[in-house]
Amino acid sequence: MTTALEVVDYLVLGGGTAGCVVASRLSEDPGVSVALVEAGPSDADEPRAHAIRRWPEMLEGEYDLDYRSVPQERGNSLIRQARLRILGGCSTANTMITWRPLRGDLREWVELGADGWDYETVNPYFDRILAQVTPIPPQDRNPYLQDVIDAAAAALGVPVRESWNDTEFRTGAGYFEIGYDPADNHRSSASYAYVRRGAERRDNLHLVLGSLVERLVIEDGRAVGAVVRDSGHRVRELRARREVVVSCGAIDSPALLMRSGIGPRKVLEAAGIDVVVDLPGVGENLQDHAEGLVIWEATGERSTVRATGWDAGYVAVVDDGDLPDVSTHIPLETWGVNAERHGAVLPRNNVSLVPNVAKPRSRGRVWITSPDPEAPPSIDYRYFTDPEGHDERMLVAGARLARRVALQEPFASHLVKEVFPGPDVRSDEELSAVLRATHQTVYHVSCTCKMGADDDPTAVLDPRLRVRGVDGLRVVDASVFPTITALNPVGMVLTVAERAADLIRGTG
Ligand SMILES: Cc1cc2nc3c(=O)[nH]c(=O)nc-3n(C[C@H](O)[C@H](O)[C@H](O)COP(=O)(O)OP(=O)(O)OC[C@H]3O[C@@H](n4cnc5c(N)ncnc54)[C@H](O)[C@@H]3O)c2cc1C
Repeated sequence: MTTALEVVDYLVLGGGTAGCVVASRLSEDPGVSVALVEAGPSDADEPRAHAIRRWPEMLEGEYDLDYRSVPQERGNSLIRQARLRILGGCSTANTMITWRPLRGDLREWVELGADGWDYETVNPYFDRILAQVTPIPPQDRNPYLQDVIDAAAAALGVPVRESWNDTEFRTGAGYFEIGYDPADNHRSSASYAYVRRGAERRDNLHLVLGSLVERLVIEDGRAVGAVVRDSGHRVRELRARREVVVSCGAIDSPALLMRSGIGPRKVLEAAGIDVVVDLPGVGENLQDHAEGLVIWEATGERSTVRATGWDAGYVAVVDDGDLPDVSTHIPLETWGVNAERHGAVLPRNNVSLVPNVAKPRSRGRVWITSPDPEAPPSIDYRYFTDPEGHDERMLVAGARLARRVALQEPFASHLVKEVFPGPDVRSDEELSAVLRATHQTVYHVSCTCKMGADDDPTAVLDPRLRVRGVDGLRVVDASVFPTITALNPVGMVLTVAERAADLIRGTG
C-alpha cells in the first residue's frame, strides 16, 4: 500500500536494508499501522536493481549519494562511499555476500556492554532472514575463481569451503554465500525479500517514497514524529503513536539525529542547531573495511561466468585471535582506478586480489556542518590511525598473503608478473605507503550510533537500541554495531533488524 497516513503507530525512517526488515516485521500484526519513509524511489521498475550481476551499474549514478571524505592523514583521500537512495538502500546495489554472525564479533559486542547480544541469543535471528542466501551453484562458478581458491587453500593452509553459514570458522577459501536467486540472477535485497514480495500489499504498511526526512519531532523528551519533504518540496509532519525508528544507515542516521538536536554539543552549536540532548557519541566510532590491491598481468582469457563478479575469496588469521584478520575478495575484473591514479600502467589483461583489514582498530567520525538535510555530512574515516599500527600491519600482511597465493599453482599459471604495487616494492614501509595511498573502501561503514553499557558515555543507544535521553526513539541499522563485523556486514544488519523487530514488539 503506498498512501501515507499522517499518524501511524510506528514510523520507520529510512527504507534501506534494516528499515525494510523492521517495517515488514512490525506490519505482520494487522492491529498496528506502520509507515516506511524512504528518500528514494521504489526499486520495482529498475532492472539494474534486479539482476545482481548488474550491481556496478547502480553506482555513481542517479541513486548513489557518492559521499566523499575530508583529506585523510594516512589513508586514501579520494574514497567514494556509495550509499544508495532507493528502496532497499545498499542492499539494492551491493553484492549481497552474506555471513551468519560470527561468535567472536558478538563476544566483542557483549564485552563492550551490548548485553543480550551474545551468540546464543542472536544467532537464531539469522535463520529468520527472508533474503534467499545460497552457496553459489555450479552454473555460476567461474573456473578461474576455482583455481585461485585452490591456490589460496594450498598456499595458506586453509580449508576449501563449499558453504560457510552452516559452520563456525576462522579461516577458509571458497565461493561465498550470496543473497540471490541462481535461477534468474535476481537480487534478494531487503526491499525484494521483505517488502515487495508480500508486505507492500498489507493495508497497514504505508510506503512513503521519495520523501526525505528533514528532522525528528521531539516533544517533552519524546520522539513523536518526523518532518518529511517530498520530491515536490511539500513539507509535512508524520506522527507516531508508539515509536520512531531511525534506519538511515551509518552515515545518515547520525546526521538525522544531529539535525534533530541529538548529538555532541560542540557539533550542534557549530552547525546552528539547538541542543535537545548532548550525546557525545553520535557520529563517533566510525569503522570501515579498507582493502588493499595487488594486480598481476595475466595469461590467456578467462571465462566470464559469474553470480556477481565478486563471488569468492579467502579469510585468514594473521595473529592468534578467534576472528579472521584479513578477508580477501577475488574479483573477476580489477577495480584499478586508485592504482592508475597513483601512476600504475595496467596491462589490458590483468587480474587482482583485494585483501581487507577485517577487524580495524582505527576510529573515524561523521558530523554535520549545517541543518540543511541535503547537505552531505562530513566524513573522516581516519583509516590506519590506530596507535598500535594494527590496521597498517594487517594491510601489509594481506598483500603479502596475496603474493604467497600468487606463487601457488593453479593460480600461478594464470600470471605473467606482478604489476602493482610491483616487485620492486618490498619492504613493509614501501608496501604500506603504496597500499595506503591507493586502498579502496569495501563500503562497510558502520558503528556511528553504537549501542553500549549505561556507564559508557559514548554509547548512543542502550542494548535495546533505544536512544539515550529521548523516549520513543530507536536506531536500527549498521550504525548500531559497537564494532564492525570481521566479514561483510549485511548478514548482521539483517539479523540486527530481525532482533530489533522483536525488541520493539516486546517479544525479544
Ligand atoms: C557497492 C556496495 C557493495 C556492498 N557489498 C556488500 C556485500 O557483498 N556484503 C555485505 O555484507 N555488505 C555489502 N555492502 C554493505 C552493506 O550493503 C551495508 O552495510 C548495508 O546494506 C547497510 O544497511 P543499512 O540499513 O545500515 O543502510 P542502507 O541500506 O544504506 O539504508 C539506509 C536507507 O535510508 C535512506 N535514507 C537515508 N537518509 C534518509 C533521510 N533523511 N530520509 C529518508 N530516507 C533516508 C536511504 O535512502 C537508504 O535507503 C555493500 C555496500 C555497497 C554500497
